[in-house]
Amino acid sequence: MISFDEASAILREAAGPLEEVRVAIGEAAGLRLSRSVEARIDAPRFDVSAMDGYAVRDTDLPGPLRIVGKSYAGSQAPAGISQGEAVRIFTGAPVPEGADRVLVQEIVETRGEQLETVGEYGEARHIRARGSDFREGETLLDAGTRLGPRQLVAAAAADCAEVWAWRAPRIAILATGDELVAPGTASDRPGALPDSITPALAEMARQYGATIVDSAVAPDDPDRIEELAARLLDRCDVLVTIGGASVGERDFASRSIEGGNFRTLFSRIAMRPGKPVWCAKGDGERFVLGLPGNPTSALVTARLFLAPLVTALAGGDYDEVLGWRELELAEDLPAPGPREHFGRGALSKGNALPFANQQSGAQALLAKADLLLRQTGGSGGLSAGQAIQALDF
Ligand SMILES: Nc1nc2c(c(=O)[nH]1)N[C@H]1C(S)=C(S)[C@@H](COP(=O)(O)OP(=O)(O)OC[C@H]3O[C@@H](n4cnc5c(N)ncnc54)[C@H](O)[C@@H]3O)O[C@H]1N2
Ligand code: MOO
Repeated sequence: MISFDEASAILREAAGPLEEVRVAIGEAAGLRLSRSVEARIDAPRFDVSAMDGYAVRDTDLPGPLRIVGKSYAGSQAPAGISQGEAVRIFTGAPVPEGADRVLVQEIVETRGEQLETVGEYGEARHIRARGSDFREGETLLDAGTRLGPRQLVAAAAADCAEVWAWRAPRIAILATGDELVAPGTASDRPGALPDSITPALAEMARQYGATIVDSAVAPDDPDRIEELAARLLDRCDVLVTIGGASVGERDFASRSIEGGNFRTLFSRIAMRPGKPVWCAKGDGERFVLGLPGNPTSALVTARLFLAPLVTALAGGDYDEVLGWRELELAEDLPAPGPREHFGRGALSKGNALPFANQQSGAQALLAKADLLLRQTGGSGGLSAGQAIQALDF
């Protein structure tokens, strides 16, 4: 068995970004930029008003002034103003030449073309200068940036119809086990078990930048597993299998898929949970990641291997999603045993609270497990107040 760090190093080395694609901005959410985004225009494009009111010359105040025109957002720049003149102006509208202040409409009174100030106008000039947000040619987003809602604002404001990005990895999920049925159909079938892992893996993969193309449940029949795996592999970059990873008589998944054009990267790791996890790489950047069937084992190994694999294929840094940090233990933690332990716990008042139940088949408790808590295999127990390596789960 190899260590978790050795397995991670192998997968990190094997996984790089997929192809670069040109994507319409409306389709680019969640992708990572393969090239930076440069502004094609200034923002603002000219000096604009930050308020609804009147554009004036500061030296003419307090007035009275004569209103000589109007300026709306999207309209052509109005004619310039001279001494004693003002222009009715709205937020985002171009400021006329000569004006250097906007009076908010709340502090003026108008009668026909006549304007008088009736309140304090203070320090703020309420003018956003041309290019004060960004300049044409300026880099607004660096290559590698993932496009979330805030980054999409910058990309669209740069006046880009399309961006260059790394293609999202396509993931397919194959759960294996005669006992598995769709959630909602187990209660009246003796021995049946809801497939509780597929929806969770799909969501996790999505969160890290993947597209889910398909999923299937296979019985413990090697021919069926092989057939379904081949069908799914035709359409995806990463096939994630669930179950059938250990040594049980019916644990066919690993044996069915490992042949063919796939080369095993690792199989069996000295970690708990997750000992049976395995990974193979095929031609053309295709991966099969075999996760154990115990639900907690599956989710822990997905967080530790699938999340960074998806991130790396999507153009990110493999280690970026493995941000271990030191937390203080809220309670004592027993010794982990010989394998490296990735225990579950919750964040409690800024500290790590380890769970007493560390069964790898647990499902209910996963809903409360914010943290993975890492202990080196063979190390001793830890006391409340001592430091522990923690990862957001
Ligand atoms: N003799 C040994 N037995 C086991 C070993 C071992 O080394 N020697 N390893 C144990 C470890 S560690 C794990 S983890 C489990 C995982 O084994 P498999 O990956 O082969 O998983 P299965 O046997 O198919 O299933 C285990 C368990 O999980 C349930 N399961 C499976 N898929 C799902 C799903 N999609 N949704 C919900 N539950 C699922 C399945 O019904 C079983 O109860 O093996 C140990 N055994
Ligand atoms: O390693 Mo298994 O994943 O403990 O339960």
